[in-house]
Amino acid sequence: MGPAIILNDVSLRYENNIILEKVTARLEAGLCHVVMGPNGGGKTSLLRSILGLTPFKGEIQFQWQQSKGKIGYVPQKATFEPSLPLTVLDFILLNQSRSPLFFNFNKKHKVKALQQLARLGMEDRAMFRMGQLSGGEQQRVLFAQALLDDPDLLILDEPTNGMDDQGVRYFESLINDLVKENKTILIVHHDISAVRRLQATVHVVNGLLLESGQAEDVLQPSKIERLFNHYRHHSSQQKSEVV
Ligand SMILES: Nc1ncnc2c1ncn2[C@@H]1O[C@H](COP(=O)(O)OP(=O)(O)OP(=O)(O)O)[C@@H](O)[C@H]1O
Repeated sequence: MGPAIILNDVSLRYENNIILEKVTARLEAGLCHVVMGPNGGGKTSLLRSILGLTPFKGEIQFQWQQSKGKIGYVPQKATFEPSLPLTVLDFILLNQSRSPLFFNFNKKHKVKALQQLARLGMEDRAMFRMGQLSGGEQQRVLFAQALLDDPDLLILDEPTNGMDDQGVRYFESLINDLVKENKTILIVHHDISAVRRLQATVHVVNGLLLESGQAEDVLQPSKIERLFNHYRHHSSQQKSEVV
């Protein structure tokens, strides 16, 4: 079972630029949560804060249901040099290098890696070099790699960027399966129709947390313009209040 994530007055700024202001939310365990909002609204910064990759002010807690579980993360962009002699399978197995079994026996890992690639329709690309894949195919491989350790919490930053319809279908069906397994999923996503299909809890962020709720409530046509074109105003007084 994935954890609940509790955000308490989370604020973040880069030098004088206020990115997040006093974001307070409870992301319930075992659900799919989607962070949406305009470009530059602080979505990636929020994910990076949750992952402990960016310093912030305030508190972020994971409430695991039993013992602390595993976290998988797929960042927004990855570029692979076409000449890099790293196959898709090598890349997936890099994840396993932390394991003491790595040098001992890797057939089991290979089988597992191929199974994850198959979940994304990418098993026939296993021996391609990473740099030979299209952007959407690379995204699919990154997702397969994140699944390899069977994470309880999966954090994905714009995972369907550049994916074709087939890739998106694999992705959406996998997310549904993972939610059925009570994993907690946290996704930054831009595509309103795709998010409606995910049946997620949506959190709209533009510096502030503007709204949280079920996709069908938050993404009503009458609300979308207000939420996504929300004017972002930071007075000098507000600046002095954070971080
Ligand atoms: N390391 C950094 N140093 C300085 N400014 C940064 C840094 N990282 C992000 N920013 C700025 O913080 C703001 C929020 O960035 P962030 O990537 O969190 O937004 P986002 O909502 O994910 O945007 P997008 O939808 O475009 O991906 C942007 O204006 C960005 O330029």
